Amino acid sequence: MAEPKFTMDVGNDGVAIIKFSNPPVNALSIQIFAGLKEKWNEAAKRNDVKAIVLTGSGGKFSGGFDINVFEKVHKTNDVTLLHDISIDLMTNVMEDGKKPAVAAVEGLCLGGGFKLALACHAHIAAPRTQLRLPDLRLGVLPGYVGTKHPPRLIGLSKSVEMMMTSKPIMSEEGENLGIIDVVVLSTELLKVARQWALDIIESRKPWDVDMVIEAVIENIPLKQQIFTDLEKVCPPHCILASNTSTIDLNIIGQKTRSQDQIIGAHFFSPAHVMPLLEIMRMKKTSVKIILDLMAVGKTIKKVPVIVGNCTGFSTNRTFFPYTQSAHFLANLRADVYRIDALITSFGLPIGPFQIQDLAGYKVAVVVGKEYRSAFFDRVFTSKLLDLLIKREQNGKNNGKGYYIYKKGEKPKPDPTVLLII
Ligand SMILES: C[C@H](O)CC(=O)SCCNC(=O)CCNC(=O)[C@H](O)C(C)(C)COP(=O)(O)OP(=O)(O)OC[C@H]1O[C@@H](n2cnc3c(N)ncnc32)[C@H](O)[C@@H]1OP(=O)(O)O
Repeated sequence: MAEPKFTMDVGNDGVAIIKFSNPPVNALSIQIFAGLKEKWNEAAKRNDVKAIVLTGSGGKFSGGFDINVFEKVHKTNDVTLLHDISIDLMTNVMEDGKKPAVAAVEGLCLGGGFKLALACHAHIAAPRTQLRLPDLRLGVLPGYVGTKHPPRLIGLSKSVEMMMTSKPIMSEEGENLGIIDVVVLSTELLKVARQWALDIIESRKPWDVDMVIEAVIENIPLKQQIFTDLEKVCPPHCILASNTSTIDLNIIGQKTRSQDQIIGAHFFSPAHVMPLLEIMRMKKTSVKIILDLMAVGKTIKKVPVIVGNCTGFSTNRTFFPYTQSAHFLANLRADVYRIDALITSFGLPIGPFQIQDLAGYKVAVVVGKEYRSAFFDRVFTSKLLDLLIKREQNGKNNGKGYYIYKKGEKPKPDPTVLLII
Protein backbone atom coordinates (compact mmCIF):
# COMPACT_ATOMS: atom_id res chain seq x y z
CA MET A 1 0.00 0.00 0.00
CA ALA A 2 1.20 3.55 -0.76
CA GLU A 3 1.76 6.02 2.10
CA PRO A 4 -1.40 7.76 3.38
CA LYS A 5 -1.63 11.41 2.33
CA PHE A 6 -3.66 14.40 3.54
CA THR A 7 -4.23 17.79 2.01
CA MET A 8 -6.11 20.82 3.26
CA ASP A 9 -6.95 23.62 0.81
CA VAL A 10 -8.57 26.69 2.24
CA GLY A 11 -10.56 28.79 -0.24
CA ASN A 12 -11.18 32.55 -0.10
CA ASP A 13 -14.73 31.68 0.95
CA GLY A 14 -13.40 30.17 4.23
CA VAL A 15 -14.15 26.54 3.31
CA ALA A 16 -11.31 24.08 3.98
CA ILE A 17 -11.33 20.97 1.79
CA ILE A 18 -9.66 18.13 3.67
CA LYS A 19 -8.82 15.23 1.39
CA PHE A 20 -7.31 11.93 2.45
CA SER A 21 -5.72 9.29 0.34
CA ASN A 22 -4.72 5.72 1.13
CA PRO A 23 -4.88 3.68 -2.10
CA PRO A 24 -6.40 1.45 -3.25
CA VAL A 25 -9.62 2.05 -1.19
CA ASN A 26 -8.65 4.79 1.31
CA ALA A 27 -8.79 2.26 4.14
CA LEU A 28 -8.71 3.87 7.57
CA SER A 29 -5.42 3.13 9.25
CA ILE A 30 -4.18 4.64 12.50
CA GLN A 31 -2.07 7.07 10.42
CA ILE A 32 -5.20 8.19 8.58
CA PHE A 33 -7.05 8.90 11.83
CA ALA A 34 -4.02 10.73 13.25
CA GLY A 35 -3.56 12.75 10.06
CA LEU A 36 -7.24 13.70 9.90
CA LYS A 37 -7.20 14.71 13.54
CA GLU A 38 -4.22 16.96 12.93
CA LYS A 39 -5.84 18.65 9.92
CA TRP A 40 -9.17 19.01 11.74
CA ASN A 41 -7.50 20.66 14.73
CA GLU A 42 -5.62 22.99 12.39
CA ALA A 43 -8.88 23.94 10.63
CA ALA A 44 -10.55 24.49 14.02
CA LYS A 45 -7.79 26.89 15.07
CA ARG A 46 -7.38 28.87 11.85
CA ASN A 47 -9.35 32.11 11.73
CA ASP A 48 -9.63 31.97 7.93
CA VAL A 49 -11.48 28.61 8.11
CA LYS A 50 -15.24 28.83 8.67
CA ALA A 51 -16.32 25.35 7.56
CA ILE A 52 -14.86 22.02 6.47
CA VAL A 53 -15.53 19.65 3.59
CA LEU A 54 -14.17 16.12 4.01
CA THR A 55 -13.54 13.93 1.01
CA GLY A 56 -11.48 10.94 -0.14
CA SER A 57 -9.28 10.81 -3.21
CA GLY A 58 -9.44 8.62 -6.30
CA GLY A 59 -13.24 8.49 -6.65
CA LYS A 60 -13.68 6.52 -3.39
CA PHE A 61 -14.49 7.93 0.00
CA SER A 62 -13.34 4.93 2.04
CA GLY A 63 -13.48 1.13 2.14
CA GLY A 64 -13.64 1.30 5.96
CA PHE A 65 -11.27 0.38 8.72
CA ASP A 66 -8.06 -1.26 7.57
CA ILE A 67 -9.02 -4.94 7.67
CA ASN A 68 -5.35 -5.94 7.85
CA VAL A 69 -5.36 -4.54 11.38
CA PHE A 70 -8.32 -6.78 12.30
CA GLU A 71 -6.35 -9.72 10.99
CA LYS A 72 -3.33 -8.76 13.10
CA VAL A 73 -5.52 -8.40 16.19
CA HIS A 74 -7.03 -11.85 15.62
CA LYS A 75 -3.57 -13.38 15.17
CA THR A 76 -1.84 -11.61 18.07
CA ASN A 77 -4.76 -10.83 20.44
CA ASP A 78 -3.13 -7.41 20.77
CA VAL A 79 -6.19 -5.13 21.04
CA THR A 80 -3.96 -2.08 21.52
CA LEU A 81 -3.62 -2.17 17.73
CA LEU A 82 -7.21 -0.84 17.69
CA HIS A 83 -6.18 2.53 18.96
CA ASP A 84 -8.97 4.75 20.32
CA ILE A 85 -7.76 7.75 18.30
CA SER A 86 -10.57 6.96 15.82
CA ILE A 87 -13.25 7.38 18.50
CA ASP A 88 -11.58 10.54 19.73
CA LEU A 89 -11.51 11.94 16.17
CA MET A 90 -15.17 11.23 15.39
CA THR A 91 -16.78 12.10 18.69
CA ASN A 92 -14.57 14.72 20.37
CA VAL A 93 -12.94 16.45 17.43
CA MET A 94 -15.47 16.24 14.58
CA GLU A 95 -18.87 16.02 16.29
CA ASP A 96 -18.00 18.51 19.01
CA GLY A 97 -16.27 20.84 16.53
CA LYS A 98 -17.49 24.43 16.44
CA LYS A 99 -17.24 24.66 12.65
CA PRO A 100 -19.75 22.88 10.38
CA ALA A 101 -18.41 19.94 8.38
CA VAL A 102 -19.82 18.41 5.21
CA ALA A 103 -18.86 14.97 3.91
CA ALA A 104 -18.53 14.62 0.11
CA VAL A 105 -18.67 10.88 -0.59
CA GLU A 106 -18.47 8.77 -3.73
CA GLY A 107 -17.75 5.24 -4.81
CA LEU A 108 -17.29 3.46 -1.48
CA CYS A 109 -18.47 4.63 1.89
CA LEU A 110 -18.12 1.54 4.05
CA GLY A 111 -17.86 0.73 7.74
CA GLY A 112 -15.59 3.22 9.49
CA GLY A 113 -15.68 5.36 6.32
CA PHE A 114 -19.47 5.59 6.52
CA LYS A 115 -19.18 6.55 10.19
CA LEU A 116 -16.55 9.15 9.40
CA ALA A 117 -19.02 10.71 6.95
CA LEU A 118 -21.83 10.50 9.52
CA ALA A 119 -19.71 12.37 12.07
CA CYS A 120 -19.96 15.36 9.67
CA HIS A 121 -23.03 17.60 9.85
CA ALA A 122 -24.21 17.11 6.26
CA HIS A 123 -23.66 14.33 3.70
CA ILE A 124 -23.47 14.88 -0.07
CA ALA A 125 -23.01 11.85 -2.31
CA ALA A 126 -22.25 11.04 -5.93
CA PRO A 127 -24.65 8.66 -7.75
CA ARG A 128 -24.41 4.94 -6.95
CA THR A 129 -22.20 5.44 -3.90
CA GLN A 130 -22.19 2.29 -1.77
CA LEU A 131 -23.17 2.97 1.87
CA ARG A 132 -22.63 0.00 4.10
CA LEU A 133 -22.07 -1.18 7.67
CA PRO A 134 -20.21 -4.51 7.10
CA ASP A 135 -18.88 -4.66 10.67
CA LEU A 136 -20.90 -7.68 11.87
CA ARG A 137 -19.63 -9.70 8.93
CA LEU A 138 -16.15 -9.14 10.40
CA GLY A 139 -17.27 -10.11 13.89
CA VAL A 140 -17.38 -6.61 15.38
CA LEU A 141 -20.28 -4.39 16.37
CA PRO A 142 -20.65 -1.16 14.38
CA GLY A 143 -18.52 1.15 16.48
CA TYR A 144 -17.90 4.92 16.71
CA VAL A 145 -21.04 6.81 15.69
CA GLY A 146 -22.40 3.85 13.66
CA THR A 147 -25.09 2.92 16.14
CA LYS A 148 -25.92 6.52 17.02
CA HIS A 149 -26.49 8.46 13.80
CA PRO A 150 -28.31 5.94 11.55
CA PRO A 151 -31.26 5.47 13.96
CA ARG A 152 -31.63 9.25 14.23
CA LEU A 153 -31.45 9.78 10.49
CA ILE A 154 -33.27 6.77 9.03
CA GLY A 155 -35.14 5.27 11.98
CA LEU A 156 -34.41 2.20 14.06
CA SER A 157 -35.73 -0.58 11.84
CA LYS A 158 -33.77 0.38 8.69
CA SER A 159 -30.61 1.03 10.77
CA VAL A 160 -30.88 -2.34 12.50
CA GLU A 161 -31.42 -3.97 9.10
CA MET A 162 -28.24 -2.31 7.76
CA MET A 163 -26.26 -3.35 10.85
CA MET A 164 -27.56 -6.92 11.08
CA THR A 165 -27.43 -7.84 7.40
CA SER A 166 -24.27 -5.87 6.45
CA LYS A 167 -26.01 -5.23 3.12
CA PRO A 168 -25.20 -2.02 1.27
CA ILE A 169 -27.64 0.62 0.15
CA MET A 170 -26.96 3.02 -2.70
CA SER A 171 -26.75 6.77 -2.18
CA GLU A 172 -30.06 7.24 -4.07
CA GLU A 173 -31.85 5.11 -1.47
CA GLY A 174 -29.86 6.91 1.23
CA GLU A 175 -31.24 10.21 -0.06
CA ASN A 176 -34.80 8.88 0.04
CA LEU A 177 -34.25 7.61 3.57
CA GLY A 178 -32.64 10.86 4.75
CA ILE A 179 -29.11 9.68 5.56
CA ILE A 180 -27.78 11.50 2.47
CA ASP A 181 -28.80 15.13 2.08
CA VAL A 182 -28.49 15.16 -1.69
CA VAL A 183 -27.09 13.06 -4.55
CA VAL A 184 -25.26 15.10 -7.19
CA LEU A 185 -23.11 14.33 -10.22
CA SER A 186 -19.58 13.31 -9.34
CA THR A 187 -18.26 16.37 -11.19
CA GLU A 188 -20.42 18.64 -8.98
CA LEU A 189 -19.68 16.86 -5.69
CA LEU A 190 -17.14 19.25 -4.19
CA LYS A 191 -18.87 22.37 -5.53
CA VAL A 192 -22.19 21.37 -3.93
CA ALA A 193 -20.53 20.27 -0.66
CA ARG A 194 -18.68 23.60 -0.46
CA GLN A 195 -21.90 25.59 -1.09
CA TRP A 196 -23.72 23.43 1.49
CA ALA A 197 -21.05 24.29 4.07
CA LEU A 198 -21.42 28.01 3.27
CA ASP A 199 -25.21 27.71 3.52
CA ILE A 200 -24.87 26.25 7.02
CA ILE A 201 -22.63 29.15 8.07
CA GLU A 202 -25.10 31.67 6.62
CA SER A 203 -28.00 29.87 8.39
CA ARG A 204 -29.64 28.95 5.07
CA LYS A 205 -29.32 25.29 6.03
CA PRO A 206 -29.49 23.73 9.50
CA TRP A 207 -26.67 21.85 11.26
CA ASP A 208 -27.22 18.44 12.70
CA VAL A 209 -28.82 19.87 15.74
CA ASP A 210 -27.60 19.70 19.31
CA MET A 211 -30.42 20.58 21.64
CA VAL A 212 -31.32 20.57 25.32
CA ILE A 213 -34.89 21.11 26.51
CA GLU A 214 -35.33 22.15 30.12
CA ALA A 215 -38.72 20.97 31.41
CA VAL A 216 -38.79 21.50 35.17
CA ILE A 217 -41.63 23.10 37.15
CA GLU A 218 -42.17 26.87 36.66
CA ASN A 219 -39.59 27.94 39.25
CA ILE A 220 -37.43 30.89 38.21
CA PRO A 221 -34.30 30.31 40.38
CA LEU A 222 -34.24 26.62 39.41
CA LYS A 223 -34.54 27.41 35.68
CA GLN A 224 -31.88 30.12 35.93
CA GLN A 225 -29.49 27.70 37.64
CA ILE A 226 -30.12 25.04 34.98
CA PHE A 227 -29.35 27.48 32.15
CA THR A 228 -26.18 28.71 33.90
CA ASP A 229 -25.05 25.08 34.18
CA LEU A 230 -26.02 24.26 30.57
CA GLU A 231 -24.01 27.19 29.26
CA LYS A 232 -20.89 25.68 30.83
CA VAL A 233 -21.25 22.27 29.20
CA CYS A 234 -23.01 22.85 25.86
CA PRO A 235 -21.32 23.94 22.60
CA PRO A 236 -22.13 27.40 21.16
CA HIS A 237 -24.34 26.01 18.38
CA CYS A 238 -26.52 24.04 20.84
CA ILE A 239 -30.18 25.04 21.17
CA LEU A 240 -30.85 25.84 24.81
CA ALA A 241 -34.62 25.52 24.99
CA SER A 242 -37.08 25.94 27.82
CA ASN A 243 -40.44 24.19 27.83
CA THR A 244 -41.86 26.97 30.00
CA SER A 245 -45.44 27.88 29.17
CA THR A 246 -45.31 31.18 30.99
CA ILE A 247 -42.05 32.65 32.27
CA ASP A 248 -40.43 35.46 30.27
CA LEU A 249 -37.29 34.00 28.63
CA ASN A 250 -35.31 37.16 29.43
CA ILE A 251 -35.72 36.25 33.11
CA ILE A 252 -34.77 32.60 32.54
CA GLY A 253 -31.61 33.59 30.62
CA GLN A 254 -30.77 36.60 32.79
CA LYS A 255 -27.74 34.97 34.44
CA THR A 256 -26.14 33.59 31.27
CA ARG A 257 -24.02 35.04 28.47
CA SER A 258 -25.64 32.70 25.90
CA GLN A 259 -28.84 34.62 25.27
CA ASP A 260 -28.48 34.18 21.53
CA GLN A 261 -28.84 30.39 22.09
CA ILE A 262 -31.88 30.55 24.37
CA ILE A 263 -35.31 29.90 22.93
CA GLY A 264 -38.69 28.61 24.08
CA ALA A 265 -39.95 25.19 22.96
CA HIS A 266 -43.40 24.86 24.48
CA PHE A 267 -44.90 21.42 23.87
CA PHE A 268 -48.56 21.11 24.75
CA SER A 269 -49.81 18.46 27.10
CA PRO A 270 -50.06 15.56 26.29
CA ALA A 271 -46.86 16.21 24.30
CA HIS A 272 -46.95 12.94 22.33
CA VAL A 273 -50.43 13.74 21.01
CA MET A 274 -50.73 17.51 20.60
CA PRO A 275 -49.26 18.76 17.30
CA LEU A 276 -48.59 22.39 18.27
CA LEU A 277 -45.04 23.46 19.17
CA GLU A 278 -44.90 27.09 20.31
CA ILE A 279 -41.42 28.46 19.56
CA MET A 280 -40.72 31.61 21.56
CA ARG A 281 -37.87 33.82 20.42
CA MET A 282 -36.19 36.55 22.40
CA LYS A 283 -34.79 39.67 20.71
CA LYS A 284 -31.30 38.19 21.11
CA THR A 285 -32.11 34.64 19.93
CA SER A 286 -30.02 33.96 16.81
CA VAL A 287 -31.72 33.25 13.49
CA LYS A 288 -29.75 30.00 13.26
CA ILE A 289 -31.16 28.74 16.56
CA ILE A 290 -34.72 29.61 15.45
CA LEU A 291 -34.23 27.82 12.10
CA ASP A 292 -32.67 24.80 13.78
CA LEU A 293 -35.59 24.48 16.20
CA MET A 294 -38.08 24.85 13.33
CA ALA A 295 -36.25 22.00 11.55
CA VAL A 296 -36.38 19.85 14.71
CA GLY A 297 -40.11 20.61 15.09
CA LYS A 298 -40.84 19.57 11.51
CA THR A 299 -38.67 16.43 11.83
CA ILE A 300 -40.66 15.25 14.83
CA LYS A 301 -43.89 16.03 12.95
CA LYS A 302 -45.07 18.94 15.09
CA VAL A 303 -46.52 22.19 13.82
CA PRO A 304 -43.95 24.80 14.87
CA VAL A 305 -45.28 28.35 15.29
CA ILE A 306 -42.87 31.19 16.09
CA VAL A 307 -44.09 33.80 18.58
CA GLY A 308 -42.56 36.71 20.48
CA ASN A 309 -41.44 36.67 24.09
CA CYS A 310 -43.51 37.90 27.04
CA THR A 311 -45.06 36.34 30.13
CA GLY A 312 -47.46 33.65 28.83
CA PHE A 313 -46.28 33.99 25.20
CA SER A 314 -49.18 33.65 22.78
CA THR A 315 -51.18 30.60 23.84
CA ASN A 316 -51.20 31.14 27.60
CA ARG A 317 -51.72 34.88 27.15
CA THR A 318 -55.00 33.89 25.47
CA PHE A 319 -55.73 30.89 27.63
CA PHE A 320 -55.17 32.61 31.00
CA PRO A 321 -57.96 35.23 30.64
CA TYR A 322 -60.27 32.36 29.64
CA THR A 323 -59.47 30.43 32.85
CA GLN A 324 -59.65 33.65 34.83
CA SER A 325 -63.13 34.39 33.48
CA ALA A 326 -64.25 30.90 34.53
CA HIS A 327 -62.92 31.52 38.06
CA PHE A 328 -64.48 34.97 38.13
CA LEU A 329 -67.88 33.42 37.34
CA ALA A 330 -67.35 30.70 39.96
CA ASN A 331 -66.63 33.44 42.51
CA LEU A 332 -69.98 34.95 41.54
CA ARG A 333 -71.35 31.52 42.53
CA ALA A 334 -71.81 30.11 39.07
CA ASP A 335 -71.80 26.29 39.02
CA VAL A 336 -68.35 25.09 37.82
CA TYR A 337 -69.86 21.97 36.23
CA ARG A 338 -72.37 24.05 34.32
CA ILE A 339 -69.51 26.22 33.03
CA ASP A 340 -67.61 23.11 31.87
CA ALA A 341 -70.78 21.67 30.27
CA LEU A 342 -71.51 24.92 28.41
CA ILE A 343 -67.95 25.09 27.12
CA THR A 344 -68.05 21.48 25.85
CA SER A 345 -71.45 22.01 24.23
CA PHE A 346 -69.88 25.08 22.57
CA GLY A 347 -67.41 22.66 20.94
CA LEU A 348 -64.23 22.56 23.06
CA PRO A 349 -63.21 19.03 24.10
CA ILE A 350 -63.16 19.78 27.85
CA GLY A 351 -64.05 22.72 30.08
CA PRO A 352 -61.67 25.03 32.04
CA PHE A 353 -62.12 23.33 35.42
CA GLN A 354 -61.51 19.86 34.05
CA ILE A 355 -58.38 21.13 32.26
CA GLN A 356 -57.14 22.44 35.59
CA ASP A 357 -57.73 18.97 37.07
CA LEU A 358 -55.64 17.42 34.28
CA ALA A 359 -52.74 19.89 34.58
CA GLY A 360 -52.64 19.66 38.40
CA TYR A 361 -53.20 22.60 40.72
CA LYS A 362 -49.52 23.17 41.54
CA VAL A 363 -48.91 24.23 37.94
CA ALA A 364 -51.91 26.59 38.07
CA VAL A 365 -50.69 28.14 41.34
CA VAL A 366 -47.12 28.85 40.12
CA VAL A 367 -48.33 30.08 36.75
CA GLY A 368 -50.86 32.37 38.47
CA LYS A 369 -48.01 33.87 40.51
CA GLU A 370 -46.15 34.75 37.30
CA TYR A 371 -49.21 36.48 35.86
CA ARG A 372 -49.81 38.44 39.05
CA SER A 373 -46.24 39.74 39.00
CA ALA A 374 -46.25 40.58 35.26
CA PHE A 375 -49.80 41.99 34.95
CA PHE A 376 -50.58 42.89 38.57
CA ASP A 377 -53.26 45.47 37.66
CA ARG A 378 -55.37 43.12 35.56
CA VAL A 379 -55.28 39.73 37.26
CA PHE A 380 -58.24 38.33 39.15
CA THR A 381 -57.15 36.33 42.21
CA SER A 382 -59.42 33.47 43.22
CA LYS A 383 -59.11 31.57 46.51
CA LEU A 384 -60.77 28.48 45.12
CA LEU A 385 -57.60 26.54 44.23
CA ASP A 386 -55.97 27.27 47.60
CA LEU A 387 -59.10 25.98 49.35
CA LEU A 388 -59.08 22.80 47.28
CA ILE A 389 -55.35 22.23 47.93
CA LYS A 390 -56.01 22.63 51.69
CA ARG A 391 -58.53 19.78 51.34
CA GLU A 392 -55.72 17.75 49.72
CA GLN A 393 -57.39 17.89 46.34
CA ASN A 394 -54.90 18.24 43.50
CA GLY A 395 -56.84 17.22 40.40
CA LYS A 396 -56.52 14.04 38.40
CA ASN A 397 -53.08 13.07 39.72
CA ASN A 398 -54.47 12.26 43.19
CA GLY A 399 -57.94 11.34 41.92
CA LYS A 400 -59.58 14.28 43.70
CA GLY A 401 -60.30 17.57 42.00
CA TYR A 402 -63.39 19.36 40.81
CA TYR A 403 -64.12 15.87 39.61
CA ILE A 404 -63.56 12.47 41.23
CA TYR A 405 -61.33 10.18 39.15
CA LYS A 406 -61.53 6.41 39.42
CA LYS A 407 -59.72 3.95 37.15
CA GLY A 408 -61.92 2.74 34.31
CA GLU A 409 -64.69 5.25 35.12
CA LYS A 410 -65.63 8.59 33.63
CA PRO A 411 -64.80 11.59 35.87
CA LYS A 412 -67.74 12.49 38.13
CA PRO A 413 -68.43 15.94 39.62
CA ASP A 414 -67.57 16.19 43.31
CA PRO A 415 -70.65 17.88 44.81
CA THR A 416 -68.71 18.96 47.95
CA VAL A 417 -66.76 21.44 45.77
CA LEU A 418 -69.99 23.40 45.27
CA LEU A 419 -70.26 23.75 49.06
CA ILE A 420 -66.89 25.58 49.19
CA ILE A 421 -67.98 27.93 46.42
C1 LIG B 1 -14.87 -0.27 13.53
C2 LIG B 1 -15.06 0.04 12.07
O1 LIG B 1 -16.28 0.68 11.84
C3 LIG B 1 -14.98 -1.26 11.32
C4 LIG B 1 -15.12 -1.14 9.84
O2 LIG B 1 -14.78 -0.18 9.22
S1 LIG B 1 -15.78 -2.50 9.19
C5 LIG B 1 -15.58 -2.30 7.48
C6 LIG B 1 -14.23 -2.77 6.97
N1 LIG B 1 -14.26 -2.77 5.53
C7 LIG B 1 -14.76 -3.79 4.79
O3 LIG B 1 -15.26 -4.78 5.30
C8 LIG B 1 -14.60 -3.68 3.29
C9 LIG B 1 -13.79 -4.82 2.78
N2 LIG B 1 -13.54 -4.68 1.37
C10 LIG B 1 -14.44 -4.97 0.42
O4 LIG B 1 -15.57 -5.35 0.68
C11 LIG B 1 -14.01 -4.85 -1.01
O5 LIG B 1 -12.60 -4.98 -1.03
C12 LIG B 1 -14.36 -3.51 -1.62
C13 LIG B 1 -15.89 -3.44 -1.81
C14 LIG B 1 -13.92 -2.34 -0.75
C15 LIG B 1 -13.66 -3.34 -2.98
O6 LIG B 1 -13.95 -4.48 -3.75
P1 LIG B 1 -13.21 -4.71 -5.19
O7 LIG B 1 -13.42 -3.46 -6.00
O8 LIG B 1 -13.70 -5.98 -5.73
O9 LIG B 1 -11.65 -4.74 -4.88
P2 LIG B 1 -10.85 -5.77 -3.99
O10 LIG B 1 -9.97 -6.54 -4.88
O11 LIG B 1 -11.71 -6.54 -3.06
O12 LIG B 1 -9.98 -4.75 -3.11
C16 LIG B 1 -9.00 -3.94 -3.70
C17 LIG B 1 -7.83 -3.90 -2.77
O13 LIG B 1 -8.20 -3.12 -1.62
C18 LIG B 1 -7.92 -3.84 -0.45
N3 LIG B 1 -8.92 -3.50 0.54
C19 LIG B 1 -10.25 -3.43 0.35
N4 LIG B 1 -10.86 -3.05 1.49
C20 LIG B 1 -9.89 -2.87 2.41
C21 LIG B 1 -9.89 -2.49 3.77
N5 LIG B 1 -11.03 -2.16 4.43
N6 LIG B 1 -8.72 -2.42 4.41
C22 LIG B 1 -7.56 -2.72 3.78
N7 LIG B 1 -7.50 -3.07 2.47
C23 LIG B 1 -8.65 -3.16 1.81
C24 LIG B 1 -8.04 -5.29 -0.87
O14 LIG B 1 -7.34 -6.13 0.04
C25 LIG B 1 -7.39 -5.24 -2.22
O15 LIG B 1 -6.01 -5.20 -2.03
P3 LIG B 1 -5.02 -5.92 -3.07
O16 LIG B 1 -5.26 -5.25 -4.38
O17 LIG B 1 -3.68 -5.69 -2.50
O18 LIG B 1 -5.42 -7.36 -3.08
